Amino acid sequence: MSTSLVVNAGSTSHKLALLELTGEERLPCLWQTRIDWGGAQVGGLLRWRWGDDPWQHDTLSLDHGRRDALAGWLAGTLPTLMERFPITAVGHRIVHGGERFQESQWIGQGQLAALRSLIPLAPLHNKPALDTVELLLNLCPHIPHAGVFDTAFHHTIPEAAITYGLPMAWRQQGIRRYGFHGISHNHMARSMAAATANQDLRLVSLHLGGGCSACAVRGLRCQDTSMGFTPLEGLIMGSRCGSVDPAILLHQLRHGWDLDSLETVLQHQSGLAGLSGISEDMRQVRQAATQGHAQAQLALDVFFTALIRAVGSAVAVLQGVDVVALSGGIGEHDQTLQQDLLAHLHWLGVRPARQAPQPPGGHRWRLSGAGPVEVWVVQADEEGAIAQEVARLLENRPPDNPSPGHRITGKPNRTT
Ligand SMILES: Nc1ncnc2c1ncn2[C@@H]1O[C@H](COP(=O)(O)OP(=O)(O)O)[C@@H](O)[C@H]1O
Ligand SMILES: CC(=O)OP(=O)(O)O
Ligand SMILES: [Mg+2]
Repeated sequence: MSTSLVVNAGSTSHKLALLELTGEERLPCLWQTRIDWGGAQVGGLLRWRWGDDPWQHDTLSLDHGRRDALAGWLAGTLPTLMERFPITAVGHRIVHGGERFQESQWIGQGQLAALRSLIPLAPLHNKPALDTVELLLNLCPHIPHAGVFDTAFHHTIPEAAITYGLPMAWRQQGIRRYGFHGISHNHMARSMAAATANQDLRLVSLHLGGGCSACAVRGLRCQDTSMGFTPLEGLIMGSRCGSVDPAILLHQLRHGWDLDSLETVLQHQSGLAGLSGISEDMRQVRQAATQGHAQAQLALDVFFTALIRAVGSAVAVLQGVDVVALSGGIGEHDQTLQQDLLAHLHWLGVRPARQAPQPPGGHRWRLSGAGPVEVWVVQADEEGAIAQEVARLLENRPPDNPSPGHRITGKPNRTT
């Protein structure tokens, strides 16, 4: 049996899964865990299960911070996991790959410094991801580790769309649009191409989770995206501001704000959290709006306005659209947002569904009626997509410096 342990460090959660590398479109999941860091007062909320067994729940103490909580839990969990299943390789989601890491690759201690230098460009993501890479490199040094990058999918965006209107000297420092959530957008594009049997599909994909981004994809190639040099640009997010006039920062700097306080506001105290004054969690904002909380309602309206602007922009880039697809915690579950979007896109030719969308049974389903432009939900499967990349790496290229005792021979590692 060949397997991949996958780690997806998002801004609000850590998702881990052990997937069997069978070559199927959906890889069998042998074990999975989700840690939600949001409830910091009570601790990290942990859910885990074997295969399709019922979820089990636990809490991680955050007395010594997230990194230590994760380290203690991993040290206790890995031996149990490895007793039951072999781990052939580990795949890590790394959000920012910068100029250097343009595709999935094996990583080890030798790459850590270069990867760590990118932390300031994605502090909410690269930091926890690389902390986990380090922990797992120490806990399983004889297993190959792969980095799978959110930025990789966006390297097909035309130069004009990744270039900011900035002087050459800045652009030569690597300041340009990179784009993120690429693992998810790529998965959505492949999933929708399969669902519609159209390899030249014009897709607007919307990943709406802790972070939110829109992407214009044609024929599986990314043409444009809303996130930029960092995952702060674009749509309104849970706690991130999305696009703002950069002169606002100059204004605040002139009025005594320093770098760290500005970063805290833009990354942690803006978006739904800053607008509503309630929470970065969409469920809580929606609930408050339903109860008449005016700022919560404003947060929802600002979020939605940014979203439809981004859809319009992506449709213009693609010169039309066949499918608008939603994914991520908000995209998959927020039925009010789904219905508002359907209603708003009638001008595009989106038809209402004849009957209420059936409860999601599969991993993708159509929200709109059938027609020239359809709206779909695709369940995010970053873990599955990362495991597929690991399988591809195992098939094509063994790790550069297999550790002593490592059994990779150029074919998927069969440790049983
Ligand atoms: N039923 C729901 N309705 C609305 N929003 C939801 C629902 N379930 C989850 N969400 C939202 O999804 C977001 C988290 O998305 P997710 O993709 O799981 O996180 P991450 O980006 O950390 O991977 C939160 O804002 C959460 O409120
Ligand atoms: C890039 C990004 O914002 O990721 P997430 O939504 O997982 O926080
Ligand atoms: Mg996410």
